[in-house]
Parts: sequence; structure tokens; C-alpha cells
Amino acid sequence: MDAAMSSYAVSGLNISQSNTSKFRHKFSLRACELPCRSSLCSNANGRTFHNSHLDLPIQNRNLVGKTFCAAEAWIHPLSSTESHSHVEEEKVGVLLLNLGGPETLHDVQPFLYNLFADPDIIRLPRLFRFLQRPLAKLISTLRAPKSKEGYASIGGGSPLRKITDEQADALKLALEAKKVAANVYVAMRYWHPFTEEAIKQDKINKLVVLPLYPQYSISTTGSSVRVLQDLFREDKILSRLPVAIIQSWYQRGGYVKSMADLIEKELQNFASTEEVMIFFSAHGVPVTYVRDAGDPYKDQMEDCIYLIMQELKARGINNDHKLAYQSRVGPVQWLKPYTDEVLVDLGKQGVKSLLAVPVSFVSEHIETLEEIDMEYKELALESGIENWGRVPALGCTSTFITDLADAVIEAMPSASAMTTSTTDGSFNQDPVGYAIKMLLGSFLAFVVLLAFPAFKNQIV
Ligand SMILES: C=CC1=C(C)c2cc3[nH]c(cc4nc(cc5[nH]c(cc1n2)c(C)c5CCC(=O)O)C(CCC(=O)O)=C4C)c(C)c3C=C
Ligand SMILES: [Fe+2]
Repeated sequence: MDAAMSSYAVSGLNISQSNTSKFRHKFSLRACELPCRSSLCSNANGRTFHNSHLDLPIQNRNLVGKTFCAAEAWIHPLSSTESHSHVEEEKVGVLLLNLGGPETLHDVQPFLYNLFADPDIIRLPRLFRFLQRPLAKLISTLRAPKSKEGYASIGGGSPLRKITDEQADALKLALEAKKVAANVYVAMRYWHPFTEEAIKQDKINKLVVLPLYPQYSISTTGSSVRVLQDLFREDKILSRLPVAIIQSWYQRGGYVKSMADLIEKELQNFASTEEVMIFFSAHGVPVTYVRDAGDPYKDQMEDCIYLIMQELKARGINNDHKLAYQSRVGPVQWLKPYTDEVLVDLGKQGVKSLLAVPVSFVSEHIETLEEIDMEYKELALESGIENWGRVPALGCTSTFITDLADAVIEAMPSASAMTTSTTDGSFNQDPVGYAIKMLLGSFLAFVVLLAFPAFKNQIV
């Protein structure tokens, strides 16, 4: 787990002025040794300095770890209007990382291309990396019609950008209520605003990176952090910006309680509350991520479910529960059990009432609105389940946003300057070689698809 995370350390950073704070108050910046109370975070050198402490009760689980904070004074040159008055103030930036989604049907194929071109999504052996982009082009083109249908059925695009912007605004207000002036920025991995768009000139002197994924996966938080790392690497000045990265936060008491609140509320809609099966449905990842690459996602997901169920038990709610994984893509094996198969089995076993709980994401998105609310609901009803309910995503629930604000504040003392890493600059270094690889790769990708039609069927 640590190996997987430490290889996704971040470098230096500079941020865009998308949102200016009204409250600029002064902090004295100094080297300090303070406890970092985020559940699992690393400083900018990518060191994970504490873990989930699974044996602690919920209310104590956040109070772990220590790190050394080496915050520095202003790194960026000040503009002429600001240069005299604000030299010593602390200006915190919070960077929310999220996946992004197509805003129109026209965006679907290029969005899918960006996703499949990510080497953390399709993990090819080094020798075959030159196939990445041609394969991405091919798979995105083949999958786009099906994806478009899905996005069309939820209104013609993903709601992710709007919801994430709302969460950013709510987080800024929650931080202000706690007397912390911060600019909150949004960086999407596969659609606008891309990380590159978020990372522009702004005058912050400390950054907290907060992925909006409760559990860490190489394919989500890991991938977004790697992109940041590549962006910071180039800039010597920015690489000195103190940065703290919150790697995962599913074990925070505030998150667990907010999830339990939603479940408790939704259970009230059933006639016989005790008979309802609480059915957690998490986005899957290919098995190889966990087995071979050390992705902690499965362990963290199971721990997360355990914590939510413990919280419900403490409230006298003792319903049965089940965890399954949804949204698999492609011909490889994904984490099991699969949501669709479990729903059929539960129906056969005589389960009559089921409450679906999306658990790997904190916004509504295509996989809640289309896959769960439409596909899985229909399958469940066909399989004999009579009463269906679904817990909404956390969105801007105030207890949840307040807890995220606490996570940011607790992570701030651990911010430290970054180290650098290498990146794949193949195009810039050798455009001719790059073009040859693209051509050869496209040809090979077509051959693979012609030779293995079953592969194509798995993608679309
Ligand atoms: C924790 C959440 C997520 C993990 C882990 C994850 C891994 C992962 N996803 C794909 C392929 C696709 N994901 C798609 C959409 C999508 N994925 C997540 C979250 C996780 N993905 C979200 C929230 C969304 C929806 C975004 C939106 O627009 O609302 C899609 C596109 C939709 C579709 O065509 O089904 C694909 C494809 C892989 C391969 C993967 C792990 C390797
Ligand atoms: Fe996904």
C-alpha cells in the first residue's frame, strides 16, 4: 500500500485565481511540528505518515500521526498593488481533485479518450506503452455510442462539474466559518477544468490537495496526483510551495456519520425497516490493481463499510448488509462480487427490500443516476426484489462539508515543499519517434480488435 502511494508523490504547484478570498488574515509562517489529524495523508514528499488505525473507535480515528511542517513565506512575486501590504499573510489554497465528466454528448468520445489514454486506467506493460493512445482512440470510439446513450438518459451530460463547483463553494464557506481564509479550486482529471487549467498563477503560500474520493485508488487519487506531480516538476520556484496531500478520508468520523445519517433517513421510507438489505455498491477496479499493483482500494472499501455499519449498529440499526462492485469495463477480471450478479442472487434468496448505497463517490454521476437508478433497479425488480430505495450521494450535506473543512485544517501543518519526479515527455523529446509509435500503435490496435472480436464486445 505505501509503495503504491509513495510512487504518486507530488511536486511543486501554482494555482489559478478562480475564486478570491474576502478574508485575508495573518498567520506567522514558521517551521513547526504539529500533529496531522487527517486520516491518511502525506506531505509533499509523498511520505505517508500515518495509516487508518483500524482498531480505534470512530471518534478517535482521526487523531493520529505527526509530521514536520516546513512552511515558507511568499514564493511567488507579488503584483505591484499587493507587494507592500500582504507580505506575511498566509493564503491557503485547497485543490479539489475529481474525475470530470462530459458536459454534452459531443464531449463523450473525447472524454473517454482522455480516460483510456491514462496509463493508470489502462495499465500496459512498459514495452507496450506506445499502444496507449491508439488503443484509447479505438476504445473510446467503440464505447462512445453506448456511453452517449447513458449520458442522454441523465439529461445529456455529467452533473459532476456543477456539483463539484458547489462543493468547492460550500467548502470555502465552511473554512471561513472556522476562520480560515482559503481559495478553493477544482481540478478534473479527464474533462474541464483540467488540472492544467486549475494550476495557474495565484498567490497562495500553502496548498492542501483534497481528492474527492473517500478511498484511495491508483486509478483515481493516484492518477490525479501523478498529473499534479508532472505539472510541478517543471517549475523550480513552485516546487518550493508547501503542499499537503490528503490521500484518503473514508475513515473520518464526520464522513462515516454523514453516510450513516443518509442511510438511517432513507430506511424510514420502507414499510418494514428491519427487513431491508443495505446494499453498498462501489465502483470496481480490475483485480490486478489490488493483487499485483498493491492498490489499497479494496481494503479501504471494506474498512469503510465496516465503519459505517458500526456507526449504524451504535444507533440500534442492525440490518443485513452486502458490498458489491459495479461499472466494470473490458475483458479483464474486476473486483468481485459484481453488483449485477449479487442483485440476481439476492432476489433468488428471497430478499424483498433493498437500499442501494453508492459508496465510492460523493457526487451524483452517471453511475448513480443511470447505472444504479435505472439498470440495477430494473434488474433487482425483475429478480424478485419488491421494494427498492437508493441513498443520495453526499453532495453538499453540511456535516460532510464541515468535516472536509476540518480535514483541510488538520492537514495544513503537514504541508512541505515537494520533490521532483520524471515524466513521459515523449512527444516533446522526439516528435518523429512519437509519430512512428502512434502509427505503429494504431495499426497494432486495429489488428488486436480484428483478431479478437470478443475483446470489442467487452468494451461496448
Ligand atoms: C472511485 C471511483 C472510481 C474508480 C475507482 C474508477 C475506476 C475506473 N473507471 C473506469 C472506466 C470508466 N469510468 C467512467 C466513469 C466514471 N468513473 C467514476 C469513478 C471511478 N472510476 C465516475 C464517478 C464516473 C462518472 C463520471 C460522470 O461522467 O458522471 C467511464 C465513463 C462512463 C461509461 O462509459 O461507463 C468509464 C469508461 C476504469 C477502466 C477504471 C479503473 C481502472
Ligand atoms: Fe470509472
